[in-house]
Amino acid sequence: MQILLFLSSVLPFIMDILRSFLKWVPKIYTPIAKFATRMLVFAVISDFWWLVSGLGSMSSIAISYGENGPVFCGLKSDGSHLVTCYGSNSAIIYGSPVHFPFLGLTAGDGFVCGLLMESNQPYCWGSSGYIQMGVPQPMNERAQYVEISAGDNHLCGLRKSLTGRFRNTSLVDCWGYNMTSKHVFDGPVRSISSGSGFNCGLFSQNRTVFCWGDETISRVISLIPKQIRFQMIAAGGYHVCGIVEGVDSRVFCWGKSLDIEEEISAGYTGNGNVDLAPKDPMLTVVGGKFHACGIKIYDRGVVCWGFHLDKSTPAPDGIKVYEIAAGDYFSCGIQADKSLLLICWGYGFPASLPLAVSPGLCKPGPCLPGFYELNQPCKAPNSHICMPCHDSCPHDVYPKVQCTAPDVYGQCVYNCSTCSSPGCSSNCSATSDSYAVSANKNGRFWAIQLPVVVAEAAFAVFLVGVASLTAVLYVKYKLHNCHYSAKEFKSKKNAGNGSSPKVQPDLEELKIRRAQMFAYEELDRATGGFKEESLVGKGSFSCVFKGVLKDGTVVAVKRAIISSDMKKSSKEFHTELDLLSRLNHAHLLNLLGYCEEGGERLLVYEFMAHGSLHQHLHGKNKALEEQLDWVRRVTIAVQAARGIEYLHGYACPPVIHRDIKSSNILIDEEHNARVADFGLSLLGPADSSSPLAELPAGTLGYLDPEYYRLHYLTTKSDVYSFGVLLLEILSGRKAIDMQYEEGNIVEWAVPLIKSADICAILDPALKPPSDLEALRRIANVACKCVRMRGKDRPSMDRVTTALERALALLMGSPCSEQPILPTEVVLGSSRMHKKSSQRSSNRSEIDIEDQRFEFRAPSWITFPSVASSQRRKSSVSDADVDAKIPEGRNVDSGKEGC
Ligand SMILES: Nc1ncnc2c1ncn2[C@@H]1O[C@H](COP(=O)(O)OP(=O)(O)OP(=O)(O)O)[C@@H](O)[C@H]1O
Repeated sequence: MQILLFLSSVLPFIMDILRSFLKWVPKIYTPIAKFATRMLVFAVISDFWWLVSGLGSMSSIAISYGENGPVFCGLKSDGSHLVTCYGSNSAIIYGSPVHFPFLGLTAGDGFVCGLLMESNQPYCWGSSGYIQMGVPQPMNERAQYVEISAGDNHLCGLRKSLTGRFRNTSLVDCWGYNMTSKHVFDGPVRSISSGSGFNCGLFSQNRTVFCWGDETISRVISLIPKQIRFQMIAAGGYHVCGIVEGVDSRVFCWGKSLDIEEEISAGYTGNGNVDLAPKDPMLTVVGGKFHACGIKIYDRGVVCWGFHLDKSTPAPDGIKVYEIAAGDYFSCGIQADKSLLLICWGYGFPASLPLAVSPGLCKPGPCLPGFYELNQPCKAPNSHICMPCHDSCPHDVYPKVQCTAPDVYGQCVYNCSTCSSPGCSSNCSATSDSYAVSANKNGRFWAIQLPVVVAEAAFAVFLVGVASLTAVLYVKYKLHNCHYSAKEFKSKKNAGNGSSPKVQPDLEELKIRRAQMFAYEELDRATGGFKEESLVGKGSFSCVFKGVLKDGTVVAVKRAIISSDMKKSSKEFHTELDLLSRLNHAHLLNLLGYCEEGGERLLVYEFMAHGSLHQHLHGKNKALEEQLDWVRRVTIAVQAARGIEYLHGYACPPVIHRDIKSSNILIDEEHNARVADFGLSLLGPADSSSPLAELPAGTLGYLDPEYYRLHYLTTKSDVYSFGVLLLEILSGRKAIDMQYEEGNIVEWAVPLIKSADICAILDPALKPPSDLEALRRIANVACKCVRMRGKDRPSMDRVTTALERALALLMGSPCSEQPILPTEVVLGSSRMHKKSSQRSSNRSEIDIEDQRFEFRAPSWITFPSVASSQRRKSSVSDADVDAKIPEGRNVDSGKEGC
């Protein structure tokens, strides 16, 4: 199983390497005869790079996407270069600077930026947690830009060419998530394009691509096709597509997000398909999150490839477009007719928009050869929108380079290398001379490229070898780790025998118990025919009923709502079964059995007599909320933290829960917390630096912004959700509660905590404790958990330790600084001895303190199977997590009351 799991994760990487190698071969073995014609068409297109529009490139149109809804913005069709927007993100719609003329637009997650005509500086509107709206800061007042380009959470600007001795140097300034800095490149840069956390540029002289930024998910940097020269490039989510120089004008894409069908199909949005990049010659391409689209040279029709959801509408057939732009899961194009209206396709946006926008940018002076003047007004005198000449050439035919008229009919010539009609063949036989010239040229081309092909092949073989070796070593390592865990489990079991009634049951016993398959009839009987009165709760995918089995055991039966998307619910059902049968911790909810009959799917759990934490905190019964006093609340937080810590650090392989929230923290008869609902869990990467590229799933208000925006899923995403849960426990407010002016708990509570106003966030239903220090510490931990960047958040083991200390303090322990170590105290675990002997050579003050056990937990604290002393080291220190001083300003002491 371990091997299979691991192989399933490394195989895509190996396949990617092979795929990119295989993609190379046909590109280099291009038929000789195409060479000359390639050069002709390239000459037309290469001067039109600025028409590119995508997730990140500048154009007359741009699409913003994200949590607050999609928005389309474009420059008005009256030639004024003023912006007009349409969509559901009110921050963008109402924030649009309608009086500023722009040179071009670009957009990211929740924001749009334009290049101001007057100052040649970017100006952004909408909202972003990473980029300052207005003119992004820091900004050099004198800096002028020729192009701007937005990724999900950042913006980059290419500065105007430098002069003098720096004329061969290019400057790119970036602002936003992990990006704010200045980049200097050797050589003039023609254009830039930004994706999710990375950027690419195209050098003017040799037309090769360079990229920079984060490539953990996309690998766009390591996969750059160094030998290919491009006419233009467009970055998408985690990929880049470019149009290769030459008459083919073929698209070449690299990176990850265009062929991630496995990960995508597991996402909450359901199933979809992945199409390969087309072979048609392209005029322009744009990149969406997981797809790309292009305009075909021959007929200006649109073609899209990469991932598309089943619900997506296809790209319009038989409609010509002037220009396209991509959002996350959809794209829009400007119809190539007088109306200049917009059509959109894909998922999540209307099919047509009541907007007419400019198909290009007005430029001063007459159109260059190879372009014709579009009959559209431009406000600035002597300005025109120039379009390339190959607009109307039918299939099999390409346009002549030199065109001066707006209408190019009669100026098209056959492409002799791809003749498929008698007209083409007879025409081409008359021009065989030029064919010979091109063959000659291509012979030279081939002589240069052959050694490159051989070197590439050798390199690919080498890479596959290294990847396989790494895979074998990694599998061995993981297996070793898992064997160790099993051993540890046994020793834990032995150590616990007879010591405590809370010791986990025998593994075999668990397996038998967990594998129990129930007949539908039995569960039907147990719940009284799933009658309304037995219903104890409802989730998005299930209803939960209380039932009593034949032997008198009280159980909770979770019945999956029969969905039209059975594949998905089946997957979730089996994920949950698989996970739960492998997990074993006092603070995780035990699965007792399951039933799968016909369309019915049922899971049988231990019944949690006190329902969920959500019911206690936010239920109609106010007495329940009051019942949960501060000590109980903090104990529940500690126990839930222990359960999650087990998932992250001790389950093998590690598990990311992905849906930590108060309705998934259940409370048993003895008021112990149990973490429930692994329906959304994933077998996560052990190494937090290897994120899973999957569509975000989870619950609004608890969703880690990094995961939501960047699809960057690590254990720190659970830490974020846990931080929200802590704020909920402290304040008694829901994660999102629109009855308050500031409905988002994080936005509301964090500033108050940072300004040391702890009383302002405490649940008014409870009397504040006389000493606020413990709650202050917890609030401070919560603030750290909800930090924007995952790497700045503490790991769960640190959070647990800090909470345990706070609990000790709250209960008036004489040694408030030391962690509670109930497992060692009660079970007398041998691990403690191992730990103390390991530490004997290097004992710090904290280590020594760790070994005093003056605190005793109350009887209703269930002793965990993971102790603070075993916890792994993490990058954020104890002191950082457990700091008594709020992040914002210093506070003398926590002794005062509210
Ligand atoms: N084992 C159990 N014992 C008692 N009550 C339970 C049990 N499991 C779930 N419940 C109740 O049923 C509710 C619904 O649970 P379920 O796991 O189906 O959905 P959820 O986690 O609340 O929401 P979602 O599925 O949208 O994430 C819970 O909030 C809880 O109140």
